[in-house]
Amino acid sequence: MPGSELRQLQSDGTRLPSFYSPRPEPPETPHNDADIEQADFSISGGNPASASDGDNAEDASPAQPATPLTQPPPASLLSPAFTPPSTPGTATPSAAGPAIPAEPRGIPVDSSIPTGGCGTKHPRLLERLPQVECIVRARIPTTTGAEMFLHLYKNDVDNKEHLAIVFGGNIRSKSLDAVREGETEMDRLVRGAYTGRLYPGRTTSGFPALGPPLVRIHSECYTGETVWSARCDCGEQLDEAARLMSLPGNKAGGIIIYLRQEGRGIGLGEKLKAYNLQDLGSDTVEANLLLRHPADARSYGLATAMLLDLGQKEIRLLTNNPDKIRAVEGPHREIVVKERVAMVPLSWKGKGGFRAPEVEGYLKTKIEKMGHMLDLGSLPS
Ligand SMILES: Nc1nc2c(ncn2[C@@H]2O[C@H](COP(=O)(O)OP(=O)(O)OP(=O)(O)O)[C@@H](O)[C@H]2O)c(=O)[nH]1
Repeated sequence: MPGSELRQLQSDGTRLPSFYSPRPEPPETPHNDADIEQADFSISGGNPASASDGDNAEDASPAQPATPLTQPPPASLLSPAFTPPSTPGTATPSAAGPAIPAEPRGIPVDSSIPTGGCGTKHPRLLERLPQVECIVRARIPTTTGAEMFLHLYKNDVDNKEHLAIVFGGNIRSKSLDAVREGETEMDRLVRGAYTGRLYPGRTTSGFPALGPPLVRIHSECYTGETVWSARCDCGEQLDEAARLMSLPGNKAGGIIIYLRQEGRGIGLGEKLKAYNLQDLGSDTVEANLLLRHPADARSYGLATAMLLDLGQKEIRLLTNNPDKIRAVEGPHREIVVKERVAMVPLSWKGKGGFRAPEVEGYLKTKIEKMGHMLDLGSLPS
């Protein structure tokens, strides 16, 4: 199916497979601060594939930059050697171009001070960061029309295949790109260690620094992401993170670090036991404790190491979880979270989503017992 037809189909929400997370409704006029965030989050009507600019467009996307081929590059990009003296120093301001949708609003974070916006808890951090290596990367066109590059990692602390889902072609893995002894050009192509090509509108020879990317550190949730569970909002969060990272205004790209720590690190079997305890009346924290697990058994050292491998030292983190902010920064603040972008459930914002007593209990426990930075007051009655 041609991309335009697919996107047309995608914009018609009624024709999406029923088990996909509900797409947000068209944007509404913001009314208050919380709504500003909604408004910024709601620009999904645009062509998500157009987010594939920069080197992403080079790599594989058929989408071309909006600049027509006949149009010269902007004056400021021309070397003086090629610029006639009569060329005005400042170009005539062009008419306002097409409105670029704003990126989601972030809240500044400084974890080095107690009032820095990430709670008061101090999660235990690993003393050293794990070693990680990206084994293979491949382009994945998605059902929304956006495109991402899936990076598969191995590491020296477990045997799991942790993943980085990368939006935007200027984010590269150092370990993937490193030349391996004896490999052929075909070997490099097959493991995805290729770079892009020139395209109209490209202005830099290397990969331009476009600011901190949007990052989501996501823990595997088979129930919420694959079998449509309404006990948690994990599937919705994964979809929403991908949507935000694909917005045309999100020039800095995005990374979802997908960690295989199912059930907050206790594994699927134990999580299912916890669900049975929840049906018997426990909340999510009590259920874990009754099974003799910590409330949260996860760690984030792998995420830190993978982000460093992907060349990131400063990020904007999509989360409500204060532990994640401190933990991803690493034992020596190898990474700095510059901003936190809240993940407000879509149904709380009146933007679709779903409601169920189970997910509401899950979110309430996160807020009341785990210090999540969500306002329970905005839960619709
Ligand atoms: N043990 C346990 N794990 C759960 C339960 N519900 C969801 N999970 C797991 O919780 C994890 C989801 O956490 P994340 O999506 O990273 O969210 P978070 O750390 O709570 O914080 P945010 O970044 O704000 O979303 C996944 O591994 C799920 O499998 C539950 O009831 N019990």
